[in-house]
Amino acid sequence: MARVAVGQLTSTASMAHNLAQCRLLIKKASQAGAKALFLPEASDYIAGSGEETVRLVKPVHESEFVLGLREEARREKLSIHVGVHEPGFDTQRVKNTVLWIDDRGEIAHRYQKIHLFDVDIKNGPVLKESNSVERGAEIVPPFDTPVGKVGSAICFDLRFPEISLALKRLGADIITFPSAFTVPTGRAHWEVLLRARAIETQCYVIAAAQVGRHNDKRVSYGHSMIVDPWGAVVASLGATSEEPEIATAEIDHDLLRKVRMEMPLRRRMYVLPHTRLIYTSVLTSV
Ligand SMILES: O=C(O)CNC(=O)[C@H](CS)NC(=O)CCC(=O)C(=O)O
Repeated sequence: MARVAVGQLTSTASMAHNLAQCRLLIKKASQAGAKALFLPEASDYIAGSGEETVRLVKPVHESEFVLGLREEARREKLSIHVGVHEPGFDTQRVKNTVLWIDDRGEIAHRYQKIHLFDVDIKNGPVLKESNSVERGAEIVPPFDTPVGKVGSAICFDLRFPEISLALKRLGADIITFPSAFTVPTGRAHWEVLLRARAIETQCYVIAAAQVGRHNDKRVSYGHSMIVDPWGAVVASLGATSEEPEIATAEIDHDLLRKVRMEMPLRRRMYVLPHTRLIYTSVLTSV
């Protein structure tokens, strides 16, 4: 058993403000006995426009936000998984990444968001993330941590189950979706997608989310949660928060083994009677 925490906050365009909020979350996670804290997408800042997003970006070694989290991780002996922006290949765009900061304060792993949120929904959100964000191209193999093997995906990646299935095939115990979901899409899809990813991969799903009003244009859905490999929501937060909040859960490796043994989902054969062809699951080719 290893305890983990999800943290929920409202990031603004001020990195100093956001760092202060995250320091509070770190203190709470540490006091709750968590070994790792999972923070939302774009915890370092949420800007009012794509141009501002690009203007605010700093490399990790110059970012007071990342340097501050590294110092806290070392001091509290707590691992931190956190969504940030990093400079892109050119100056037009940034990377939307998630970092694993280990309990010595070192950046041990990073994943760059593959699926960018380009939507134009009538009476709903109109966002074109690819204007200011460079697309990632690699699924990062799950890495060992004190709480289990962690496979990272970010926010809109949640809607592309192939990533989660690939991470599961590569050995993940935990799949993460640090997010900043919009309110209308969150209300319609957030919980059902997270639970589906947990059920089909038989992994824990940890989804730390931005909540509330960031600026005059953006509001996030909140409802951070942890789902167990049977699909039960074992920790959750609400839609608003006066101050940054955490929720905790135990990662139970016996439960992971039990669920996977009782209902094996790997290497199944599919017989399509009308074609008389036998396909192995697409998952075996990942
Ligand atoms: O802009 C930043 O700095 C941080 N990034 C985000 O907030 C991203 C891109 S706009 N949000 C999402 O992907 C929401 C997905 C979503 O809401 C859905 O899939 O329904």
